[in-house]
Formats: sequence, C-alpha cells, structure tokens
Amino acid sequence: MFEQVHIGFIGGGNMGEALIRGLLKARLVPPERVHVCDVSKSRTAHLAAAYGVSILEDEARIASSCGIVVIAVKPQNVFQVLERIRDHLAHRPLIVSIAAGVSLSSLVEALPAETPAVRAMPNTPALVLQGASALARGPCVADRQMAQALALFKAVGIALEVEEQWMDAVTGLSGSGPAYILLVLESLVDGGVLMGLPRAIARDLVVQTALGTAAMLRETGKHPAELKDLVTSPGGTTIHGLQVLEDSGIRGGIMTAVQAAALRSRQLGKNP
Ligand SMILES: NC(=O)C1=CN([C@@H]2O[C@H](COP(=O)(O)OP(=O)(O)OC[C@H]3O[C@@H](n4cnc5c(N)ncnc54)[C@H](OP(=O)(O)O)[C@@H]3O)[C@@H](O)[C@H]2O)C=CC1
Ligand SMILES: O=C(O)[C@@H]1CCC=N1
Repeated sequence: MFEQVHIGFIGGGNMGEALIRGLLKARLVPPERVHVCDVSKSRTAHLAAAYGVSILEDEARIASSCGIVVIAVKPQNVFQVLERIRDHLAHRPLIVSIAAGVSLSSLVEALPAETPAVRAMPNTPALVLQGASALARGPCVADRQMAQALALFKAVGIALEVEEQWMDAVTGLSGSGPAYILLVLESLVDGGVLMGLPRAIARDLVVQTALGTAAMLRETGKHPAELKDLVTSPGGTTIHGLQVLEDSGIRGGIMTAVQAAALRSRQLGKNP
C-alpha cells in the first residue's frame, strides 16, 4: 500500500516521534522514506540519530517531496504551517492533521481547492504500537487515500474511521486518556510504596495488573462491572478499597475530566 510513498512529518515532537517510531517498528516504510522538519534543531538531530530518518530543512520541502504529509505541530502553529506549504501542493498530497481541535473545515479552507485532508487523533501509546486513533475524512479524500491514512495509524495500534462530529470527544477520551491512566497507575505504585513495598516491585505489579485487566476486558467482552465483581469478595479486602474510591467521587471526577478535555478541544478549534 505504501510502495514508493514518502511520508513527511512537519513537527517531530512527542507525537511526531511516537508515530515515526511506531511506523518504523512496524516496518511500514523504511527510514529513508520518512522525512521530518522541526524548528527545533535538537529535535531533528535526535530523530536523525535515533531513527535514521531524513531531515528536510523546511515545511515547503516536506510538502513538495511527500505523498502523505502529517502535520504534528501544536494547534497554535497549524495555520502558519498551512500558509507556508499551500504553494507546494500542486501534486495533491494527502494532508493528515493530528492537531487537537483543528476542524476539517478550517483545514480545507486554508489549503488549495481539492487538497485531500484527514483529521486524526492518535495517542502516545503509538510509540509502542498500542495506539488508539480515530480519523475523520475531508470532502476530497479518495477511498484509496483514506485506506492509506487508516493503514498509517493501524501500523501503530487500532484506528477507526469516525464522523468528524465525534473528534472532540475522541480527543478528550483516547487522545488525552493515557495521561489519566498514568495518573492512576502512578498513584497505585505510590499506594504500594506507602505500604512498604520496594518501588520497583510495586511498579512491576501495577504494570502487569493494568495490562492483565485491559486484556481481560478485551478478551471476555464483558461489562467492567461484571469483571469488578469477580475481584470483590463479600466482606473482603477489595470492597473496603472500593468504598474509599467511591467516597472520593472518582467516577464523576474521571467523567468530568473527559468532558473538560473534549470541551477544550472544541474551544481550541475556534481559538487555538
Ligand atoms: N501529545 C499527545 O499525546 C498528542 C498530541 N496530539 C497533537 O499533536 C500535535 C503535536 O503535539 P506534541 O507532539 O505533543 O507537541 P510538541 O510540542 O512535542 O511537538 C511539536 C513540535 O513541532 C515543532 N514546531 C513548531 N512549529 C513548527 C513549524 N512551523 N515547523 C516544524 N516544526 C514546528 C515544535 O518546536 P518548538 O517546541 O520549538 O515550538 C515541536 O518540536 C498537537 O497539535 C497535539 O494537539 C494529538 C494526539 C496526542
Ligand atoms: O493535551 C493535548 O492538547 C494533546 C491532545 C491530546 C493529547 N494531548
């Protein structure tokens, strides 16, 4: 699907690197067909040394050399990038923006007529090929191009096509989600340390408990509450821990966190 296709990244920060590393690890394209530009010279030096990708000096070179251009700069910098590349898109490359909140209509408006554009929301576990991405297609994206965009993100985890109306919710849930889960995992490790466990042992136990629980949820297809009941013996240890969490309002807190992040995504689209 990607024979001869060159993939360019404008912005090689946290997320650009996660995608690049994932794509190379999945052997979707060889490093000589991955091109990156970033205003930070320390970032490009790091990416060239770590992954052997090609570094191009500016956004225009990426746009004119690549069949797929991933825009991986902060939302605040997206329109400056589009302004710089718009005169270098005569070959109609596929533009894939991963910027939170930036809508398809604003992308299409800033690009030459009929430039195909996809809005995507990946997440950082792409770094280890366990990402969760959702993609919404713009009006001029051919089926073949959408299949390529999906394949790009499927190389680093799961990728679903959704209607654009869901992209802010996706951003608040799976885009930001790794941070919420890491906060919980960090707290669990600290709980173990509080009870005297050596930190390395607590960490190993927490990581495997999280992986095992997620695998159990995926493989059984059961409701989380049903699996939770399996852990929770009458009058046992777990119910005492759960009561403390319920008293703390953790469920509402997590739901409100997803809502706040989704609303921030919507707001970023209007005023980055
Ligand atoms: N981090 C995450 O978990 C996720 C992020 N995203 C989205 O991905 C995008 C990138 O986020 P993230 O990787 O975290 O951000 P980073 O700040 O880590 O990376 C962006 C990089 O782009 C550089 N940059 C800025 N302007 C330009 C330019 N004109 N040309 C080339 N490079 C430029 C920045 O340099 P400098 O720092 O010097 O400005 C920086 O190195 C954002 O839009 C974000 O919404 C999407 C999903 C998940
Ligand atoms: O915090 C952010 O804005 C980005 C978008 C999703 C995850 N990180």
